[in-house]
Amino acid sequence: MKRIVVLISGSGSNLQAIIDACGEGRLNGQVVGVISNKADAYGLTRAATAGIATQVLSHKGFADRESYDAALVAAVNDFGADLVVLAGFMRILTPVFVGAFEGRLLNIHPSLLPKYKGLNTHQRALDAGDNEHGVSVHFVTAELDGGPVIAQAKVAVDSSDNADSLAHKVHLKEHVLYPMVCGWFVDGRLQMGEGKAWLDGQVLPPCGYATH
Ligand SMILES: Nc1nc2c(c(=O)[nH]1)N[C@@H](CN(C=O)c1ccc(C(=O)N[C@@H](CCC(=O)O)C(=O)O)cc1)CN2
Ligand SMILES: NCC(=O)N[C@@H]1O[C@H](COP(=O)([O-])[O-])[C@@H](O)[C@H]1O
Repeated sequence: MKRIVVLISGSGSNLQAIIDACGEGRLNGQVVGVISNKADAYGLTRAATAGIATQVLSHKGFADRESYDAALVAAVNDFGADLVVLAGFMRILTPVFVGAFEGRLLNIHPSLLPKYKGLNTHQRALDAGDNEHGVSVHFVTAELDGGPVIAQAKVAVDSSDNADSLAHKVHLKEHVLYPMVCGWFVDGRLQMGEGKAWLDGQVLPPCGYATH
């Protein structure tokens, strides 16, 4: 059973979706550890309720990003991770961390990459007047939100939408997409190579695998 370590900073609804998928046999992995940089992350409660080991590693106690990332690498390795999943983890990672896990390090990002890298994506899509928005799952590289896209899902933007309603629509897609992509990895179907994402031996297009 592949060992999954999930990094969070907040609510952990994507963590919960992955925990549920493992528990229901839809994902052939086991979440063996959850690490948060925020002590008040509700995702820690979700993990504890599921009987999963948790650790809080605040970035505030470190002199710089690199020393924090070195401690985070050690914490992840202590859990013996096969796959490292960023699920609302809100710290930019340095090559110290990325270099340790690249190729088995995933992130979920609330936009249709390459649009809206960074933060505040829902409001940016609204401000731009976009009629569609969505979510991307990608391999993590040193370039922020620039790693090879694996899969995307779209949502319609309605005139009545605000950032919160858009976030809710995106969350619903995330909770299906992320467990699916994690399952591809643990089943050995998904790799990163030559700076691209590969599924079943075929390179994925820049926008990844499109789901509905
Ligand atoms: N090297 C990489 N690190 C991270 C990636 C990545 O692709 N490459 N993805 C992000 C996740 N993310 C968007 O999906 C993201 C997270 C955090 C930030 C950011 O600006 N963080 C600030 C702090 C913000 C806060 O504490 O609220 C910071 O680190 O100074 C941007 C994008 C995870 N890391
Ligand atoms: N830039 C990273 C980022 O914004 N990630 C986003 O944070 C949310 C975490 O929700 P959750 O804690 O309920 O899973 C998710 O919507 C995820 O796409």
